[in-house]
Amino acid sequence: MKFEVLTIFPEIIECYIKHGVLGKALNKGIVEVKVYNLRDFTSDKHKKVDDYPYGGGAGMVMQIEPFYNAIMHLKADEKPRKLVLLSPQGRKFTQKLAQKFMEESKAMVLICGRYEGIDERVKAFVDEEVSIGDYVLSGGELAALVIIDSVVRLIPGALGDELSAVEDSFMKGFLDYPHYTRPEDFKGMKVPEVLLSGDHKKIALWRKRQALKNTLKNRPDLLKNLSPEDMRILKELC
Ligand SMILES: N#Cc1c(-c2ccc3ccn(Cc4ccc(CN5CCCC5)cc4)c3c2)n[nH]c1N
Repeated sequence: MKFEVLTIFPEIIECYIKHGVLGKALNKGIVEVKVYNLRDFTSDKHKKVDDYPYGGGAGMVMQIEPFYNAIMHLKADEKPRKLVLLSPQGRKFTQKLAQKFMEESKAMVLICGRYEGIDERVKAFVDEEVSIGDYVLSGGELAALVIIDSVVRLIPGALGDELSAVEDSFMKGFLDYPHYTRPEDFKGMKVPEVLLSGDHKKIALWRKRQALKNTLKNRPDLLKNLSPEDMRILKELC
Protein backbone atom coordinates (compact mmCIF):
# COMPACT_ATOMS: atom_id res chain seq x y z
CA MET A 1 0.00 0.00 0.00
CA LYS A 2 1.35 3.38 -1.04
CA PHE A 3 0.25 6.73 0.39
CA GLU A 4 1.16 10.00 -1.33
CA VAL A 5 0.40 13.07 0.78
CA LEU A 6 0.07 16.61 -0.60
CA THR A 7 0.60 19.29 2.06
CA ILE A 8 2.36 22.59 2.81
CA PHE A 9 3.61 21.07 6.10
CA PRO A 10 5.39 17.81 5.10
CA GLU A 11 7.18 17.63 8.43
CA ILE A 12 3.88 16.97 10.23
CA ILE A 13 3.47 13.75 8.24
CA GLU A 14 7.17 12.78 8.17
CA CYS A 15 7.52 13.06 11.96
CA TYR A 16 4.49 10.90 12.82
CA ILE A 17 5.07 8.02 10.38
CA LYS A 18 8.48 7.13 11.85
CA HIS A 19 6.96 5.78 15.07
CA GLY A 20 5.08 2.71 16.30
CA VAL A 21 3.10 0.37 14.09
CA LEU A 22 3.45 2.72 11.14
CA GLY A 23 7.24 2.91 11.53
CA LYS A 24 7.47 -0.88 11.68
CA ALA A 25 5.23 -1.29 8.64
CA LEU A 26 7.43 1.15 6.72
CA ASN A 27 10.58 -0.76 7.76
CA LYS A 28 8.94 -4.06 6.72
CA GLY A 29 8.06 -2.56 3.33
CA ILE A 30 4.36 -3.27 3.93
CA VAL A 31 3.58 0.38 3.34
CA GLU A 32 5.24 3.31 1.56
CA VAL A 33 4.52 6.97 2.34
CA LYS A 34 5.72 9.75 0.07
CA VAL A 35 5.09 13.35 1.11
CA TYR A 36 5.00 16.22 -1.39
CA ASN A 37 5.25 19.90 -0.47
CA LEU A 38 2.64 21.83 -2.45
CA ARG A 39 4.99 24.82 -2.49
CA ASP A 40 7.22 22.80 -4.82
CA PHE A 41 4.38 22.90 -7.36
CA THR A 42 3.97 26.68 -7.45
CA SER A 43 5.20 28.89 -10.29
CA ASP A 44 6.14 32.11 -8.48
CA LYS A 45 9.31 33.00 -6.62
CA HIS A 46 7.40 33.41 -3.33
CA LYS A 47 5.90 29.90 -3.67
CA LYS A 48 2.47 31.37 -3.00
CA VAL A 49 -0.29 28.81 -2.30
CA ASP A 50 -3.19 30.97 -1.14
CA ASP A 51 -5.13 34.08 -2.07
CA TYR A 52 -8.14 36.15 -0.97
CA PRO A 53 -11.57 34.52 -1.50
CA TYR A 54 -13.72 35.70 -4.41
CA GLY A 55 -16.95 37.11 -2.98
CA GLY A 56 -15.18 38.30 0.18
CA GLY A 57 -15.14 36.64 3.61
CA ALA A 58 -12.61 35.98 6.34
CA GLY A 59 -9.31 34.24 5.77
CA MET A 60 -7.49 32.92 2.73
CA VAL A 61 -8.28 30.14 0.29
CA MET A 62 -5.69 27.75 -1.18
CA GLN A 63 -5.25 28.16 -4.93
CA ILE A 64 -5.94 25.33 -7.38
CA GLU A 65 -2.68 25.54 -9.37
CA PRO A 66 -0.30 23.81 -6.87
CA PHE A 67 -2.84 21.02 -6.32
CA TYR A 68 -3.38 20.60 -10.06
CA ASN A 69 0.38 20.55 -10.81
CA ALA A 70 1.04 18.04 -8.00
CA ILE A 71 -1.81 15.74 -9.06
CA MET A 72 -0.70 15.80 -12.71
CA HIS A 73 2.87 15.04 -11.58
CA LEU A 74 1.66 11.97 -9.66
CA LYS A 75 -0.64 10.82 -12.49
CA ALA A 76 2.25 10.93 -15.00
CA ASP A 77 3.17 7.35 -14.05
CA GLU A 78 -0.35 6.31 -15.10
CA LYS A 79 -0.65 3.98 -12.09
CA PRO A 80 -4.14 3.70 -10.51
CA ARG A 81 -4.60 5.61 -7.27
CA LYS A 82 -7.52 6.85 -5.18
CA LEU A 83 -7.45 10.61 -4.61
CA VAL A 84 -8.93 11.61 -1.27
CA LEU A 85 -9.51 15.23 -0.25
CA LEU A 86 -9.63 15.83 3.52
CA SER A 87 -12.31 18.40 4.31
CA PRO A 88 -14.80 19.40 7.05
CA GLN A 89 -17.48 18.89 4.40
CA GLY A 90 -16.47 15.35 3.57
CA ARG A 91 -18.30 12.10 4.25
CA LYS A 92 -17.61 10.66 7.71
CA PHE A 93 -14.53 8.43 7.95
CA THR A 94 -15.29 5.20 9.80
CA GLN A 95 -13.64 1.83 10.41
CA LYS A 96 -15.82 0.48 7.59
CA LEU A 97 -14.40 3.09 5.16
CA ALA A 98 -10.87 2.27 6.38
CA GLN A 99 -11.54 -1.39 5.53
CA LYS A 100 -12.89 -0.38 2.10
CA PHE A 101 -9.81 1.75 1.37
CA MET A 102 -7.49 -1.09 2.41
CA GLU A 103 -9.32 -3.64 0.26
CA GLU A 104 -9.86 -1.50 -2.83
CA SER A 105 -6.83 0.76 -3.13
CA LYS A 106 -3.20 -0.12 -3.78
CA ALA A 107 -2.31 3.57 -3.70
CA MET A 108 -3.99 6.59 -2.15
CA VAL A 109 -3.29 10.30 -2.55
CA LEU A 110 -4.28 12.25 0.59
CA ILE A 111 -4.81 15.92 -0.24
CA CYS A 112 -4.38 18.27 2.73
CA GLY A 113 -5.51 21.86 2.68
CA ARG A 114 -4.99 24.65 5.20
CA TYR A 115 -6.33 28.19 5.73
CA GLU A 116 -10.13 28.37 5.24
CA GLY A 117 -10.05 25.57 2.71
CA ILE A 118 -9.15 25.06 -0.94
CA ASP A 119 -10.48 26.22 -4.30
CA GLU A 120 -13.63 24.18 -5.06
CA ARG A 121 -12.32 23.33 -8.54
CA VAL A 122 -9.76 20.93 -7.00
CA LYS A 123 -12.66 18.57 -6.32
CA ALA A 124 -12.90 17.90 -10.08
CA PHE A 125 -9.70 15.88 -9.72
CA VAL A 126 -10.50 13.85 -6.59
CA ASP A 127 -12.40 10.60 -6.02
CA GLU A 128 -13.54 11.08 -2.41
CA GLU A 129 -14.02 13.96 0.04
CA VAL A 130 -13.61 12.70 3.62
CA SER A 131 -13.94 14.19 7.13
CA ILE A 132 -12.66 12.39 10.22
CA GLY A 133 -15.28 13.91 12.52
CA ASP A 134 -17.61 16.69 13.58
CA TYR A 135 -15.00 19.06 15.00
CA VAL A 136 -12.91 21.75 13.34
CA LEU A 137 -9.22 21.16 12.68
CA SER A 138 -6.71 23.67 11.28
CA GLY A 139 -5.87 21.58 8.25
CA GLY A 140 -6.02 18.17 6.62
CA GLU A 141 -2.75 16.69 7.89
CA LEU A 142 -4.06 15.18 11.14
CA ALA A 143 -6.95 13.67 9.21
CA ALA A 144 -4.52 12.22 6.66
CA LEU A 145 -2.53 10.61 9.50
CA VAL A 146 -5.72 9.16 11.01
CA ILE A 147 -6.55 7.56 7.67
CA ILE A 148 -3.02 6.24 7.10
CA ASP A 149 -2.78 4.82 10.65
CA SER A 150 -6.21 3.13 10.63
CA VAL A 151 -5.80 1.70 7.10
CA VAL A 152 -2.25 0.38 7.73
CA ARG A 153 -3.44 -1.44 10.89
CA LEU A 154 -5.77 -3.42 8.65
CA ILE A 155 -3.04 -4.61 6.26
CA PRO A 156 -2.28 -8.30 6.98
CA GLY A 157 1.05 -8.54 8.82
CA ALA A 158 1.23 -4.85 9.70
CA LEU A 159 0.50 -5.42 13.40
CA GLY A 160 2.86 -8.36 13.78
CA ASP A 161 1.84 -11.97 14.57
CA GLU A 162 0.67 -11.42 18.13
CA LEU A 163 -1.85 -8.71 17.28
CA SER A 164 -4.70 -8.51 14.86
CA ALA A 165 -6.85 -5.64 13.68
CA VAL A 166 -9.82 -8.02 13.82
CA GLU A 167 -9.60 -7.74 17.62
CA ASP A 168 -9.92 -3.96 17.36
CA SER A 169 -13.15 -3.07 19.09
CA PHE A 170 -14.74 -1.17 16.21
CA MET A 171 -14.37 -4.31 14.10
CA LYS A 172 -16.47 -6.25 16.61
CA GLY A 173 -19.24 -3.67 16.87
CA PHE A 174 -18.65 -2.59 20.45
CA LEU A 175 -16.01 -0.89 22.62
CA ASP A 176 -13.00 -2.56 24.19
CA TYR A 177 -12.85 -4.25 27.61
CA PRO A 178 -10.73 -2.75 30.45
CA HIS A 179 -6.99 -3.62 30.44
CA TYR A 180 -4.72 -4.12 33.49
CA THR A 181 -1.05 -4.99 34.02
CA ARG A 182 1.45 -5.05 36.91
CA PRO A 183 1.37 -4.11 39.73
CA GLU A 184 -1.58 -6.11 41.09
CA ASP A 185 -2.20 -3.44 43.80
CA PHE A 186 -1.38 0.19 43.11
CA LYS A 187 -2.04 2.38 46.17
CA GLY A 188 -4.97 0.12 47.10
CA MET A 189 -6.36 0.05 43.53
CA LYS A 190 -6.54 -3.67 42.87
CA VAL A 191 -6.74 -5.66 39.62
CA PRO A 192 -10.14 -7.44 39.38
CA GLU A 193 -9.82 -10.93 40.96
CA VAL A 194 -11.23 -12.68 37.90
CA LEU A 195 -8.21 -11.60 35.82
CA LEU A 196 -5.90 -13.35 38.32
CA SER A 197 -7.99 -16.55 38.37
CA GLY A 198 -6.53 -18.24 35.31
CA ASP A 199 -10.09 -19.28 34.41
CA HIS A 200 -10.08 -18.24 30.75
CA LYS A 201 -13.82 -18.88 30.28
CA LYS A 202 -14.67 -16.68 33.25
CA ILE A 203 -12.20 -14.02 32.07
CA ALA A 204 -13.70 -14.00 28.56
CA LEU A 205 -17.22 -13.62 29.99
CA TRP A 206 -16.11 -10.82 32.35
CA ARG A 207 -14.41 -9.01 29.46
CA LYS A 208 -17.50 -9.31 27.24
CA ARG A 209 -19.76 -7.98 30.05
CA GLN A 210 -17.38 -5.05 30.66
CA ALA A 211 -17.15 -4.26 26.94
CA LEU A 212 -20.94 -4.26 26.56
CA LYS A 213 -21.29 -2.18 29.75
CA ASN A 214 -18.79 0.40 28.41
CA THR A 215 -20.55 0.45 25.04
CA LEU A 216 -24.00 0.85 26.61
CA LYS A 217 -22.67 3.78 28.66
CA ASN A 218 -20.56 5.63 26.07
CA ARG A 219 -21.60 4.46 22.60
CA PRO A 220 -25.08 2.85 22.62
CA ASP A 221 -25.21 3.68 18.89
CA LEU A 222 -22.73 0.84 18.28
CA LEU A 223 -25.07 -1.77 19.82
CA LYS A 224 -26.60 -3.02 16.59
CA ASN A 225 -26.60 -6.56 15.18
CA LEU A 226 -25.59 -8.14 18.51
CA SER A 227 -25.48 -11.93 18.62
CA PRO A 228 -28.25 -13.59 20.71
CA GLU A 229 -25.62 -14.40 23.40
CA ASP A 230 -24.36 -10.79 23.52
CA MET A 231 -27.96 -9.55 23.62
CA ARG A 232 -28.63 -11.89 26.60
CA ILE A 233 -25.57 -10.49 28.43
CA LEU A 234 -26.64 -6.93 27.61
CA LYS A 235 -30.15 -7.54 28.98
CA GLU A 236 -28.61 -8.76 32.24
CA LEU A 237 -26.80 -5.41 32.49
CA CYS A 238 -29.95 -3.35 32.05
N1 LIG B 1 -10.83 15.90 7.54
C1 LIG B 1 -11.07 16.84 8.16
C2 LIG B 1 -11.41 17.92 9.02
C3 LIG B 1 -11.05 19.27 8.97
C4 LIG B 1 -10.24 20.01 7.97
C5 LIG B 1 -9.74 19.36 6.84
C6 LIG B 1 -9.05 20.07 5.88
C7 LIG B 1 -8.85 21.44 6.05
C8 LIG B 1 -8.25 22.45 5.28
C9 LIG B 1 -8.37 23.65 5.97
N2 LIG B 1 -9.01 23.39 7.14
C10 LIG B 1 -9.32 24.41 8.14
C11 LIG B 1 -10.76 24.75 8.08
C12 LIG B 1 -11.45 24.94 9.25
C13 LIG B 1 -12.81 25.28 9.21
C14 LIG B 1 -13.47 25.42 8.00
C15 LIG B 1 -14.94 25.75 7.94
N3 LIG B 1 -15.20 27.10 8.33
C16 LIG B 1 -16.61 27.44 8.21
C17 LIG B 1 -16.65 28.96 8.02
C18 LIG B 1 -15.26 29.35 7.58
C19 LIG B 1 -14.44 28.10 7.54
C20 LIG B 1 -12.79 25.22 6.83
C21 LIG B 1 -11.42 24.88 6.86
C22 LIG B 1 -9.33 22.07 7.21
C23 LIG B 1 -10.02 21.37 8.17
N4 LIG B 1 -11.62 19.90 10.02
N5 LIG B 1 -12.32 18.99 10.73
C24 LIG B 1 -12.22 17.77 10.15
N6 LIG B 1 -12.83 16.61 10.61
